[in-house]
Amino acid sequence: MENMKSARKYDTGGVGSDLSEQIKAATKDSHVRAENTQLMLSYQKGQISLVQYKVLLCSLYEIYKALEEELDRNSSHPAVAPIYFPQELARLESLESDLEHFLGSDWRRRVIIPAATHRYAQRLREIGRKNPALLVAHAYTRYLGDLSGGQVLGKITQKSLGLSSKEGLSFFSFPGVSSPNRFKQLYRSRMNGIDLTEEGRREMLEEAVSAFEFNIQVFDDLQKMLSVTTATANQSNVVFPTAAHQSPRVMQFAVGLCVALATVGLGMYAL
Ligand code: HEM
Repeated sequence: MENMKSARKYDTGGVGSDLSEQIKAATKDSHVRAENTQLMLSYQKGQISLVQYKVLLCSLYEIYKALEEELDRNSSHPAVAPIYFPQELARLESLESDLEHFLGSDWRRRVIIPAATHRYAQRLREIGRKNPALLVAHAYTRYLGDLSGGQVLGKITQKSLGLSSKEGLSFFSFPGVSSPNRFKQLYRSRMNGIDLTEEGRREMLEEAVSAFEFNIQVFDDLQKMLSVTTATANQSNVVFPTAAHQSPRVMQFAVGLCVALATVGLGMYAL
């Protein structure tokens, strides 16, 4: 029964048997949800701020570090080898240079890793160890996204931040890919050649949906963090009730909240 439910959930009826078509169909709704996160909406309105871009770069750095280390380590795995294109796609070095540009030479000390980003990176490392075939779902979600909507986002970033050169924007540029559309076609045909059991295919589609979910959580988390720190900065006259009126649990919560805000705040202002 459970299997039937799962099969129905990822029933890509009418789409054909190609993994590339099925994965696109299975993640269609998730893509719409990702596009409609606050962060992506700000992007589409051309309202991305420098601080938003810096925290996004920090998260992307952590995500690609995990993704690319796991792809490298599993590069000869039969499912990973066909979609392993480090020359054309690897983003880690670009992210390092963008972070250095915006945060300075001591950027490694200043990178902040929000909780949802950490969870995403942990998932990537876990599947790299336990089920490397599923890295395909994550590589698809990130790299094909970067080669699609990501290209427009690069132009919007440059315009929104008023950057006169491409400096700090190397994440969006793929010098090894002369035609993103042709490259995406090649990537899809490589995905379609991967030998998968029915169970393996179902897991792959599920993992792709969860890859989008991880991204959505990362964006929501960043947005929340930014609004908390903005609110804290704007409310330096917040008055906490005096200790005499507080139960120990309320005090514990208040102290915890202050420490959490201060920690996030310090990390953010360091950016
Ligand atoms: C402002 C936000 C976004 C916009 C405007 C956008 C736009 C687009 C566009 C125009 C395409 C090409 C569709 C096609 O060729 O049929 C695309 C494809 C894609 N996008 Fe996005 N996107 C956004 C965010 C995202 C995010 C956050 C992710 C995942 C993290 C993502 C993942 C993908 C993937 C994997 C594809 C390839 C689909 C396929 O051909 O199989 N996108 N996107």
